[in-house]
Amino acid sequence: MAVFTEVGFAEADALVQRLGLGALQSLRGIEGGIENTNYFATTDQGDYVLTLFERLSFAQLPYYLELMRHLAERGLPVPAPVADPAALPGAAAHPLEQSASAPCPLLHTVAGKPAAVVQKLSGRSELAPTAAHCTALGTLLARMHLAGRDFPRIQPNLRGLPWWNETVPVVLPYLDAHQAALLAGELAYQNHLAESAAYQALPRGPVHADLFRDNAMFEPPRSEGEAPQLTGVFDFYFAGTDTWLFDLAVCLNDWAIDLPTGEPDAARTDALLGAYEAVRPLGAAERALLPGLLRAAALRFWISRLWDFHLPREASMLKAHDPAHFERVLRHRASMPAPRIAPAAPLVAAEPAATA
Ligand SMILES: Nc1ncnc2c1ncn2[C@@H]1O[C@H](COP(=O)(O)OP(=O)(O)O)[C@@H](O)[C@H]1O
Ligand SMILES: N[C@@H](CCOP(=O)(O)O)C(=O)O
Repeated sequence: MAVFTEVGFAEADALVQRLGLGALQSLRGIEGGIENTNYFATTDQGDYVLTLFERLSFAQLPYYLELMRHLAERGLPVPAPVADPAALPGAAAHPLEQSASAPCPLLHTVAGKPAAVVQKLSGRSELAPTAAHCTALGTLLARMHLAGRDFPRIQPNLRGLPWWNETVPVVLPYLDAHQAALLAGELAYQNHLAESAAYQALPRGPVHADLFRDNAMFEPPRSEGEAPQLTGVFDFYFAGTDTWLFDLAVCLNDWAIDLPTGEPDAARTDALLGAYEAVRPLGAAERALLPGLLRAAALRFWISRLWDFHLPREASMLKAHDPAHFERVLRHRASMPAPRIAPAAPLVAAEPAATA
């Protein structure tokens, strides 16, 4: 769990009352997560999650909170952030109709930090998913991609290629020569891939970008033979505008990987991919670039885990994730045949030489 900032009962109570959620009955720091401070807040009206954002700014947060609201409004099982009625502008019917610079009613302040309150999902995370769980996740992921097409805000994935280029030199000194060669070589490959015309033409939109098995909740099947019920997905705070294929690769690298070895699991891969494609079939270019994006997704989490592990932040409850896992996943992914990458066409055709 992570609690980086302690929240007093009285301050949390004042917030939930202001949001019209009733009186606070209990406030409990959550074990799980590594990025933000999270509490379960139970009021006389229901169960909620209070998140204090430790790195994201007031300016960056409306993208994530409004994305969650957008998806929830389209019937996806995503917890809707609770708006402050006092911050809702009288005339504007909907926060998405406000200008990007208007205050966001879904964003609050607690202990001086940006904060949000979302509904608590029922169920629990399935940390040993079967093909049936992967099927449910694949279907939901494709539906989320399609439902995000009309989301009006654009914000880059803040843990994308520029962040990898910035962070790799910071973590390299902690690695042995063998690891450093893998990390630097993969980063060079990903820079090359990102410059290609095929990569630049990939379909994109708002993506979750961290939809691991611990960011989804399931209820067990009600009867034998029934599929597990995916009750929702949460933790959109690494989301951003990026390729749908990267999001799919992040999911495959967690849901369809054997944790002890880092090897892909064929049955779970087929289930996740098959369910995704039943809703949104991949294009030919996406199919060709999937191996490269699986490497990208492994690299992304190897870098962030190295960074969190070797440069930890102060927290009263924090359990860093194991970086070696994604080193193993990357080695497996990089041992597969790599896609051929054609360089990007110049954006502007060269001017013909002037004639005298
Ligand atoms: N909406 C929610 N419903 C139920 N549990 C949640 C919800 N949001 C967070 N949690 C719980 O809090 C834990 C940490 O949340 P998470 O968003 O992963 O943290 P972080 O922001 O640090 O990544 C989760 O593992 C889960 O148990
Ligand atoms: N899913 C990432 C890091 C973010 O973890 P979370 O528990 O805060 O969602 C990883 O496993 O490295």
